Amino acid sequence: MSGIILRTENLTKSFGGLVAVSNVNLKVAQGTVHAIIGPNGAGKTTLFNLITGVLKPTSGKVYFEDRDITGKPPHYISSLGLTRSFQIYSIFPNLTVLENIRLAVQAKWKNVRWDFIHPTSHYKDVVWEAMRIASITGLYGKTNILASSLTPGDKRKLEIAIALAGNPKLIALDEPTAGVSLEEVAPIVRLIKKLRDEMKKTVVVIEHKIDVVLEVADKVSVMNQGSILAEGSPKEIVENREVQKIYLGE
Ligand SMILES: Nc1ncnc2c1ncn2[C@@H]1O[C@H](COP(=O)(O)OP(=O)(O)OP(=O)(O)O)[C@@H](O)[C@H]1O
Repeated sequence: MSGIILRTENLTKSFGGLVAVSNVNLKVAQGTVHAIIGPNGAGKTTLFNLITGVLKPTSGKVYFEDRDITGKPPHYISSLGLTRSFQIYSIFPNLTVLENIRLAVQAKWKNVRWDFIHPTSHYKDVVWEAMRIASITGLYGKTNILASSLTPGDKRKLEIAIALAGNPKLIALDEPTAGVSLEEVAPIVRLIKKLRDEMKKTVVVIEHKIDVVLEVADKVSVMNQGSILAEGSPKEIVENREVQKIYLGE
């Protein structure tokens, strides 16, 4: 049994009178893919925002590797090894795939100074690392393509590549297959498995496509109206009557 890398304790976020996340106690085991599912407005994105420091909770705690990260800013949380892929917004459309990944690597390598005295060797290391990440994410043959020209599936891979730049321990993916054509879903599923199986990352993923969840997740937490309604293996979740009710009605 793996250790717990991320956990929340009675995590709550209210927006005025609306409780978007209510007393959530989430436990994510190291080296697993943990899916968060639930109907629209269930609180999944708000939960992600609380975990990654984009929002401060109204009450409750977030622990990453037993360190209290509650209310800490995103750059600090990211520096500890918990990174989120920001949909599309993290991509510069008018730069190539390689330039996008290179900028992400450069931003993470704090010791790299971009001066005019030592540019060449540092530049080579950063480019080398960017090529390595492009290769891992299946973008090796597309490094010179402008990000704006990528297919939706490859854009998602580029988001994951950018998130990988700092060599995080845990990657939070918000709907990595959203807007992706059917043929492009399988390569993304393979990439998520590769992150876990080969790169030993922990992945927390918000995902609407239940077949993707069944294929990739070790554990599933189902949210409804701000709370966790059920947790278990994908098989347990699809067989759960309560879960069936919120998805299919009575
Ligand atoms: N900044 C905000 N201000 C006010 N209400 C908000 C804010 N962000 C989210 N909400 C509300 O909180 C609730 C949970 O929203 P959230 O986006 O977390 O749900 P979700 O499960 O991610 O939904 P979806 O699957 O549609 O993305 C919703 O009722 C939403 O309208």
